[in-house]
Amino acid sequence: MVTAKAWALKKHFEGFPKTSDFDLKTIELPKLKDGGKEKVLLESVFLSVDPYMRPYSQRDMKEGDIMLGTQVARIIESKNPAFVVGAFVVANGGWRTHFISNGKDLRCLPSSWPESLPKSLALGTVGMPGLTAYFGLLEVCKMKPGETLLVNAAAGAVGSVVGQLAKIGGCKVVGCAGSDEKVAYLKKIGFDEAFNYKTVTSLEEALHKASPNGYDCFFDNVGGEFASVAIHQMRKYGRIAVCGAISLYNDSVPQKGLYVQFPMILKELQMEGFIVHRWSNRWEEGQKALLKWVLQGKIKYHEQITEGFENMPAAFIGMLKGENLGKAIVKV
Ligand SMILES: NC(=O)C1=CN([C@@H]2O[C@H](COP(=O)(O)OP(=O)(O)OC[C@H]3O[C@@H](n4cnc5c(N)ncnc54)[C@H](OP(=O)(O)O)[C@@H]3O)[C@@H](O)[C@H]2O)C=CC1
Ligand SMILES: CCCCC/C=C\CC(=O)/C=C/C=C/C=C/[C@@H](O)CCCC(=O)O
Repeated sequence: MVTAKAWALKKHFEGFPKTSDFDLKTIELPKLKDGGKEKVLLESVFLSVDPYMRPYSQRDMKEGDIMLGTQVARIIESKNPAFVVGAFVVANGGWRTHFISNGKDLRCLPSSWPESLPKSLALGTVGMPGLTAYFGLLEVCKMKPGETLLVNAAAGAVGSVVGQLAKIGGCKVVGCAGSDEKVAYLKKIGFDEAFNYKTVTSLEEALHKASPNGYDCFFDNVGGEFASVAIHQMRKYGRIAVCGAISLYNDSVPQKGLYVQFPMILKELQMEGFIVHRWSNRWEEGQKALLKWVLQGKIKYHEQITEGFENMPAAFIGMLKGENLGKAIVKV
């Protein structure tokens, strides 16, 4: 008999999540032999904390449910010939140390994954966030060599890959992040210009200084006030990929913003929201490309690793507050 630990949503978040909104539970898992032929027992090794968990928990969960989320997990028992004991997969098991799956929602790591590469990257640079950067840039921004791209939350899981992919694609890249340490990191990994949006006296001026001729592409992870300012610095026929709006996720009362119509019309902009799952049928292609660039050293990565499953809520809250450099991960 295996006893799993799991984090439940005790109380729907009001404003910023608090540790008291979560409940740590223990769950006795049934024996695999009682569960049918294709069952697999898994043990989480790395868990992901992501911004989407904040709005999606509000939309999709009820109080008492186990927090939604993904992990890199090891198969520790298997009745399923497709999954051998000892193999590592990306799973949709929620915030749990152990769980049982029928194998349908498990994704094996690419067979070319080298032993030397941390498997946690399958939740970050070579996982869902990296793929968000890849498809958002190629399919939504449609970036071209010689263009100038702006990305915010630039030192995070998605943003850091966006900037580096845009450099690989021959663009000039400007990134904004919320600390001087993050700005230094962006310069180290090849961003042409970077600034701390929290300390500049005027965001408008800082954006203008970083690229006096404006921006062809804007990969927006933040939304709200930032996006309202940035849209006015787009160039004619610019493209805006609306990837996320983290500046709005913790609002109890919806913010009122500026209207976008004038710059949209006058500059003939394209603005398109997207969810990475639109390209689910091409994830293998994206993952293969990202893995190749990581192994060639063309994409650098950083992970903010929090030790201990008991610290899941703290890691999640810390990420929403901007405490992470690169991908926020919890190591069990
Ligand atoms: N559309 C899609 O399919 C997907 C969308 N996303 C979205 O991409 C964005 C980035 O996600 P991800 O890379 O995983 O997360 P990050 O690793 O970038 O972590 C979140 C970061 O957001 C920044 N942030 C938090 N609050 C604010 C604020 N009020 N204003 C500006 N920045 C803020 C912080 O960085 P800083 O210190 O710089 O403020 C923080 O580190 C999110 O909006 C997310 O929802 C992610 C995956 C898929
Ligand atoms: C309800 C309002 C929503 C506003 C926009 C919020 C968030 C955008 C965003 O961040 C979306 C992310 C979606 C991620 C989904 C991930 C999972 O399906 C896990 C997949 C992981 C994997 O298989 O590797």
